[in-house]
Amino acid sequence: MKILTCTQQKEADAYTIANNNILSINLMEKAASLVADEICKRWDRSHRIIVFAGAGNNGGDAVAAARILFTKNYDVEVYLFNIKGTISEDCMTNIQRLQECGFTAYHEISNSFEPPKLEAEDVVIDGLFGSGLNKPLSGGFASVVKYINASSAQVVSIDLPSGLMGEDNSNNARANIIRANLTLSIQFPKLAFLFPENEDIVGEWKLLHIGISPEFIAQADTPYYITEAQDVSQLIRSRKRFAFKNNFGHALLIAGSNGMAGASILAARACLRSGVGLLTVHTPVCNHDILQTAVPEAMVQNDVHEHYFAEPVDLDNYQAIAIGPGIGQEEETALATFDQLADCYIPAILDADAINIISSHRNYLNRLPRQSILTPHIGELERIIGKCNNSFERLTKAKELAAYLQCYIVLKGAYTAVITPEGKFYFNPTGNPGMATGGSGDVLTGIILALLAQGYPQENAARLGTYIHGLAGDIACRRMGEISLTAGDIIDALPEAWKILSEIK
Ligand SMILES: NC(=O)C1=CN([C@@H]2O[C@H](COP(=O)(O)OP(=O)(O)OC[C@H]3O[C@@H](n4cnc5c(N)ncnc54)[C@H](OP(=O)(O)O)[C@@H]3O)[C@@H](O)[C@H]2O)[C@@H](O)CC1
Ligand SMILES: Nc1ncnc2c1ncn2[C@@H]1O[C@H](COP(=O)(O)OP(=O)(O)O)[C@@H](O)[C@H]1O
Ligand SMILES: [K+]
Repeated sequence: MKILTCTQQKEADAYTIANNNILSINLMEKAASLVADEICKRWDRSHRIIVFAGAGNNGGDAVAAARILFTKNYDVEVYLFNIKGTISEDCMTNIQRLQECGFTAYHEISNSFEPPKLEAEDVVIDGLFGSGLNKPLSGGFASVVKYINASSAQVVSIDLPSGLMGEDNSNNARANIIRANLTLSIQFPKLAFLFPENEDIVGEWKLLHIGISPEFIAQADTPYYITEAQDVSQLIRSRKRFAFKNNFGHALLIAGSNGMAGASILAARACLRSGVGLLTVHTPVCNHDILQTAVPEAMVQNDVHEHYFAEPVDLDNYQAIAIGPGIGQEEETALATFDQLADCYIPAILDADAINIISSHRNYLNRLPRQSILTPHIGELERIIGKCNNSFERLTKAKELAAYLQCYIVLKGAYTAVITPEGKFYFNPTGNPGMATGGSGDVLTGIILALLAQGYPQENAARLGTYIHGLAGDIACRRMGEISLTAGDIIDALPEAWKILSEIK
């Protein structure tokens, strides 16, 4: 699914009106009726509905929703802010329609505003500004926003929480943005919804499909996508009747150190549950027995060192390599890592300590094998690119890094982003907060390693791997709950996740 900018969203509305035989006012009616439906589903008539509308089309949506709720016998009150004395045509039509149905609780504000008392049981519809916001809110609008935010009422924002820019909020004042409980986004998700710092602003978000032209969406150019199940299910390769294990690659996992055998075990088990033909784990001597016991399906190759990775491996027999989980950051390990990567001609994934080692030896950065996949979480990424003030800045810098290294960056978190060397962003929708637990990332490394070894191209391996990892996390969460979820539970849910995804056409 494409994520379009607010400017493109306006173009999409205009294109649909011009080419798809629908009047602008009817597109607004569709949006408003979906907003009203959603409110009716969640709140019954015992709740007062207080509508705050702007003079643009976002306000038009809100006024139309007010009429629909009023005709369904909800107790509705409307405050429309007409500060400049200009109301959009469709908004004006809806004000007239509202009055025509005998609605009297309509207040138009042009200067002074006596705000209504807001109670916890009230539902506020925020239709002040949507995709037409062109600068941060200030003055009277900022005061209205603060007033709504200070109340204990439930807030439903139409399209976007008023005051929030769809993409970059670097120069915005958070206090002047509505904090919604529910955001009903018209047709497209907005990039800003995917940023952790906006969680309390956006609340739960849901898309309302108003019938924007599919041709427009197909030709719209964007670097931002949300991966959907069908996008990745069609990447999954079926197995031939006469398949044998060599068809699915031999993966090499360099992982573990003294006290960190668990990282290698988790990555190895996830790799084996993701279709790899053969797996060799290269690990220090001290981890040999535990690995052989915990993962009997894997072959174990001892490093020369008792406690950590110290000697690179000949890659001749392998189709893909993963390096990093639990390897530590000894200087000898760093040197072995660089030696290993210097001659690496097979697809590679670098995780955890391999990334930390690179960030503390920055002169090696541009020697990483091209097309490698790096899987940092925010902290690991910022050790390379520096501290960022917000997610938009972080994504921008991550894109520059991916282009400079000609590598794929899998920036982990909620909505993990797969960032390609060409500057595309694929956000992953699966996964849950239960996965914020030690070892979850090692599981992801094992999954992507398995896919690389089977010959999946890097971009597909990263996108499919992150999707299935989150899906397994969601299945595990249903079984165990967020609190008890462990990385091992994600592995245990992988078989079901692979089965479910393989069956989606
Ligand atoms: N038929 C359609 O097109 C459909 C549209 N739909 C709906 O329309 C919404 C977009 O509507 P919109 O384009 O009218 O913009 P909207 O967000 O209401 O506000 C723009 C007004 O605000 C003003 N303004 C901007 N920033 C400001 C600031 N900081 N402080 C103060 N003022 C500021 C700006 O004035 P300006 O500064 O440009 O003079 C302009 O007049 C979209 O989100 C969706 O809900 C759906 O119903 C589907 C059908
Ligand atoms: N709130 C969340 N929602 C979705 N996925 C999450 C969430 N928190 C963590 N995850 C996922 O769990 C994994 C955690 O990885 P990482 O931080 O490297 O853990 P570790 O280093 O302990 O293995 C990532 O794939 C991340 O996307
Ligand atoms: K809004």
